Amino acid sequence: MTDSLPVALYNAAQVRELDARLIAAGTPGFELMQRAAHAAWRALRRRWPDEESITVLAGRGNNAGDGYLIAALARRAGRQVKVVAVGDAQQLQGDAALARDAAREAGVDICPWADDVTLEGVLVDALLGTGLSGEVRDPYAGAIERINASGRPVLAVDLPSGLCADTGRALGVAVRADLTVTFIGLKLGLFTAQAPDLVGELVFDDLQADETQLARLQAAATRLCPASLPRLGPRPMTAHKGSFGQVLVIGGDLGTGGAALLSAEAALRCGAGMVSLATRPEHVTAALVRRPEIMCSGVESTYSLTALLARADVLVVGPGLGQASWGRSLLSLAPGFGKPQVWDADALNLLATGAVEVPPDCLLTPHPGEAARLLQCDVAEIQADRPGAARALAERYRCAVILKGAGTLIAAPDGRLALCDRGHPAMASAGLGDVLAGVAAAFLAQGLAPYEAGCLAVWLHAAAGESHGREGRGIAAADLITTIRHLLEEQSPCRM
Ligand SMILES: NC(=O)C1=CN([C@@H]2O[C@H](COP(=O)(O)OP(=O)(O)OC[C@H]3O[C@@H](n4cnc5c(N)ncnc54)[C@H](O)[C@@H]3O)[C@@H](O)[C@H]2O)[C@H](O)CC1
Ligand SMILES: [K+]
Repeated sequence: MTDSLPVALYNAAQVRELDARLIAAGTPGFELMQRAAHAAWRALRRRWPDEESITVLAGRGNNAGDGYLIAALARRAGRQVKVVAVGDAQQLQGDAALARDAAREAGVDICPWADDVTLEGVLVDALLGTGLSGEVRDPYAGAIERINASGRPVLAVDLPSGLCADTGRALGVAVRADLTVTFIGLKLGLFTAQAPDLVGELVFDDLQADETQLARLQAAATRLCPASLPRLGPRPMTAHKGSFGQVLVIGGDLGTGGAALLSAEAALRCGAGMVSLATRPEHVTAALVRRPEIMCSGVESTYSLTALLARADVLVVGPGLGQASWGRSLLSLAPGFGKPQVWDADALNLLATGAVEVPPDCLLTPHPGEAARLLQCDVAEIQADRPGAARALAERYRCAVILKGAGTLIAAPDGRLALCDRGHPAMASAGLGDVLAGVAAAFLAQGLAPYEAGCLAVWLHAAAGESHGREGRGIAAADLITTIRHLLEEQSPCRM
């Protein structure tokens, strides 16, 4: 559970700027390094209280400096400590050189890296931190591979070495840590792309950084948590179903009718005043049996859709829509709708083909594959820089964008970026994207703007999925909707 972590997320350049500002404001860099080492040493003792020996793998920058000071603290506490210097320890400069000398004075054994060096006890990864640039080069790459193959518990200092602080991508190889202790400012790359598989338990220490120094820096992104989430206002007693908008869901071609129904059900359960569903006539009976509250219409052409659109306040188009002529023709009416809308699934795939234009200020909900099609690139490029991809989509389509996947991101055309660090691998299952689209539409219908609706929907959806995933159950979409509803009530109670 990471709800106690700060909300502001920074990139590497910003954290380096924070370091520089703290130093310029009178806190020596070596003092910051000592505080970092104490924070890491506390976390190590808490996590592995009985491990007698510690092996620090140190590079040549200030990340290494942290490692040398951790070694000195451990040695003074009576542990068996060894520093393996990857890269010539004599080449250390500045604070890192002072840290190396402090380790020597504490009686720490410093030995050079060799392919057959023995790695004992808890491994402390002090190879690379925010100074990483480009793919990891040898001998660091070899050292990282040895760490990952060792089967030993690993504490990563500031970042798992090889992990890009800005994007969460492993640059060639990266350390898989059991525990990462990060300092001064949370890095965006600790939460997205490959990071969830590399960071392990995350501990943050601000190194007593001056709040005003932190506040002056525009964070790269906002971490979604109960404290930072948008809220729906309480409902007046005089409320009626018209007060909370009518959502129209368009989708569900033959064979994928359930997708549109799940979106409609999610919109209904998350507070839309009324929900109508435009789908294939073949699906109407089943929809009415399952959810009689949903006004379900069978539509064969755009003609029968016009009246439904006129009555709707919010549109969700795409779940189970397909890309055949039926789906294409229904989608063709969306650009003229003129009110808030969510474009999901096949609406995005048709958008990517140029078959239709999306109006500004919609909410797009691509997974990485759909994002790649929308940006005409490979999925690998999307995952290589998820924050950049989310921003590029928002800018290109002038819409709010939910870029789904581990560490889901929400981007606004005005540059705002939010990250959701909740979720679970079990969420990679059918129907959950349809639910997310419906939940977001419900919040549009209750007055949230696209970016805010996306943030609230993503966090509730991920927190609900996490709770189901942790219980080891496969996640049934309908169960997820119920849990989302309960979390919503906690987050934005209907009545104060
Ligand atoms: N006062 C402070 O700045 C504090 C910093 N903290 C720690 O310092 C690191 C950032 O240190 P920095 O010296 O800027 O960089 P690194 O130690 O991360 O690495 C630089 C080191 O690595 C080599 N290198 C860079 N890229 C590659 C690559 N692709 N392959 C191989 N080698 C590479 C480069 O040549 C340098 O030698 C920060 O993360 C904190 O851990 C303190 O914690 C707080 C005070
Ligand atoms: K590291």
